[in-house]
Amino acid sequence: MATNTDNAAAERQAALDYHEFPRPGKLEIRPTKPMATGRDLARAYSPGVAEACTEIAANGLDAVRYTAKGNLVGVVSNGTAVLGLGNIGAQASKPVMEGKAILFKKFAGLDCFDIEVNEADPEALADLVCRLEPTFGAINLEDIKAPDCFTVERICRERMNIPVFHDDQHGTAIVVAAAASNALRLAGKRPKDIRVVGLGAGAAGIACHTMLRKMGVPSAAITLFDKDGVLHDGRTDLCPEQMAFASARKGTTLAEALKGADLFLGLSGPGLLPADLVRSMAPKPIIFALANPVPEIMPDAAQAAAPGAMIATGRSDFPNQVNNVLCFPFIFRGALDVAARDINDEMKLACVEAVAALARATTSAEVGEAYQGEQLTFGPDYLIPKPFDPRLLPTIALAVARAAMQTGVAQKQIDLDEYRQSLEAQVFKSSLIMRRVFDAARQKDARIVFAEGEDERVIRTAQAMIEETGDFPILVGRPDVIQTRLDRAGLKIRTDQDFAIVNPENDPRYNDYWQFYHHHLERRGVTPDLARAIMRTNSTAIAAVMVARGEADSMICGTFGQYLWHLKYVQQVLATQQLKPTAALSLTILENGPLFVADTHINTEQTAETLADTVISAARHVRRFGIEPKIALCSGSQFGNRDCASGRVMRGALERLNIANADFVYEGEMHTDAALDPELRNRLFPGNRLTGRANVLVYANTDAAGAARNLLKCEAGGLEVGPILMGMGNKAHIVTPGVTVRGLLNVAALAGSDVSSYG
Ligand SMILES: NC(=O)C1=CN([C@@H]2O[C@H](COP(=O)(O)OP(=O)(O)OC[C@H]3O[C@@H](n4cnc5c(N)ncnc54)[C@H](OP(=O)(O)O)[C@@H]3O)[C@@H](O)[C@H]2O)C=CC1
Ligand SMILES: CC(=O)C(=O)O
Ligand SMILES: [Mg+2]
Repeated sequence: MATNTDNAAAERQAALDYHEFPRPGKLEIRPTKPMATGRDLARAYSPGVAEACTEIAANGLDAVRYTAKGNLVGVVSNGTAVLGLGNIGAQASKPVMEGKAILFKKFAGLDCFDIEVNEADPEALADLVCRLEPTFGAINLEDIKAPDCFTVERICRERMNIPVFHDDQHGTAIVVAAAASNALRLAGKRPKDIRVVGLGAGAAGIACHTMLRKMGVPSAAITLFDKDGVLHDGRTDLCPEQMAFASARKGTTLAEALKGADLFLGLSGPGLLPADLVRSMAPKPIIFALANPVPEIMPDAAQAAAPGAMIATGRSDFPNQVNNVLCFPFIFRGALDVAARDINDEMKLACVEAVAALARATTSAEVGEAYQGEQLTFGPDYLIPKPFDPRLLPTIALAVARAAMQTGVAQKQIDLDEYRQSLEAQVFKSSLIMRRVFDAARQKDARIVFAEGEDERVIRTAQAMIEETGDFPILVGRPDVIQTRLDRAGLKIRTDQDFAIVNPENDPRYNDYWQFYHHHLERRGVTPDLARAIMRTNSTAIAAVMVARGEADSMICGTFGQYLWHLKYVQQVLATQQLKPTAALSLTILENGPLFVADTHINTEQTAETLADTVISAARHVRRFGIEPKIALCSGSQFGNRDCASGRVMRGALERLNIANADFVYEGEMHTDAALDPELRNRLFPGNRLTGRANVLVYANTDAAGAARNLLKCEAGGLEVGPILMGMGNKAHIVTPGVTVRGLLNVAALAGSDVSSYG
């Protein structure tokens, strides 16, 4: 069994590897316009670029029209208070700022430059930031120590005409306020009746306590500490913002203050709250230990000291992650979309209420309907939403944009209904769509057998799967080979405890397996000798037998070899009257949103009947991702203009779907460009039933579908999920040799989620 020290060392190395490989850092810059021809060059740069410059020179607001400014945030730090690591300098803060940049992008589609500045003087730093206004739509100040951060933010807000938001202050305060109001609601306490003790009176601490006061906590009920002890009015080292909290008696100790206190708010440093002090707090206290990366007290220690406590940390590996990531991507999104000049108090309060209400709104009924697989319901372990909650973007950005328009800081008025719809659509443009599947996988303890258990990608997937879905991997392979590869990869999972092995060369179940296989196939030419040989050598057949015998819930194979070879054994062992492979569906997650392609592998040449079945299965599977299918039947023929084989098959399938009254949108036959380009399609056939871009492309043979899939995967920078084997009740999936660990993990998550929602 791996020790805690081993695990910590492996985790540390994994974090460093994440930053170093395959290329250093977490970001790159990509062009959004073509740059392929001399004409592109002439437009993008001299002479064409001058036209855009001239327009902006004449009208400054045109900068958001002709440049990326309107979607660009500057994350600025001088590295003086980096997480809880202290003043480690601007350069060492760069990983945090790059991290924020990718969160802005992934969660809210905002572009971001991280700017680390060697400037300790707050006024000089503010001056520098102000001079960056031409570049950015908004500024996120980050990890600048108190009290300097107050000066920098004040000067920037006064002088700049774009939103400036110090996230450690206001982002943290918003999330703390949301979590605290929900915790108080559960505890049946009112803000005006509670007593609060704060450790850390820096940027985050002062902003959070200011927000608690706005919620109704009396000033006198807040006792605040920093490194030099309690804040009291005899201290001469405090800035005005800290002085506003200096109401305690000189000499008050943390132990004295905590006696009977209802809420502890830690925004200081690691391990600073001793467990014995927690024991003296009011019954079932609220403990927010938010120092990063190590909290003031670990949740298990706090829970042991005060059973029934409601506990939050800033980390993602415990319940209740109170972290400003729940706020900053979305508040900036809302502010930029209405070209707000500022992020004012009303926008911040709208954000508090939106975050808090999201956690409260998650009732069991809604879980089943809209957030399949989510078991999180409002309670002590779910005070605030999770960062990957797809509702955050539409809900918070909308609330912020509305508040900006209502309070007159918005320079642009927008239709809020249309805005909500566009935000919802954005969520599904990213790999966040897989989150839903992972959440569903986490609800079910599935055993998944990997036929090629010796493959290093599979071994790495097993480790990732244990961490991400909690499912149990079974690897078919030789134990010594698997162990050597585990060691080589530095992975710590252990046989029997974390995963199981089936050794084809020597397994006690061998007799049971070959006899099962023989009985199952004795009338299809499989003799006992052949069954013995197959159960010794064919890992796909072994995995299928395990699923058939109920020893595994699902199997994954195909990391090498031919798809149809694997399919033969899957089908032989697992197909029944009800279960038969209908088609293979590939999902590629692209910049423009998800795109599904079928049938990439099963029906080499479709008939009208198999094609109609493929379309119906595809629609069912696409809905499982929370996406409404818009299916295009793609052919060389277009709305009956060519009498070719694929056109005839498509038209036949269309007729069958019409007769079956299919409850989803489908149309055909058409070229692939017409499927993806609504304008072109509407010119060709104005009465067609599709609206917008089709999200499922179905072809008449596997050559065409396979080619479309491979082009998307290789040339369009898409992340593939699948292929998903449809029709087999989620009992088997066959990947292809190019699969990556991330791809395998995605398929494992699909395989490990509830079969009843999957056919
Ligand atoms: N979960 C979240 O979303 C967020 C968490 N944080 C965390 O909060 C902490 C503070 O960040 P920030 O406010 O930006 O930093 P600052 O440097 O502005 O403030 C740090 C505060 O903690 C106090 N402090 C440090 N060590 C001790 C100690 N041993 N005993 C008592 N007080 C101490 C400092 O006191 P003094 O002034 O005397 O040095 C200061 O008041 C960090 O750990 C950070 O990671 C911050 C933002 C968001
Ligand atoms: C989360 C964050 O901003 C911090 O710890 O500084
Ligand atoms: Mg920070």
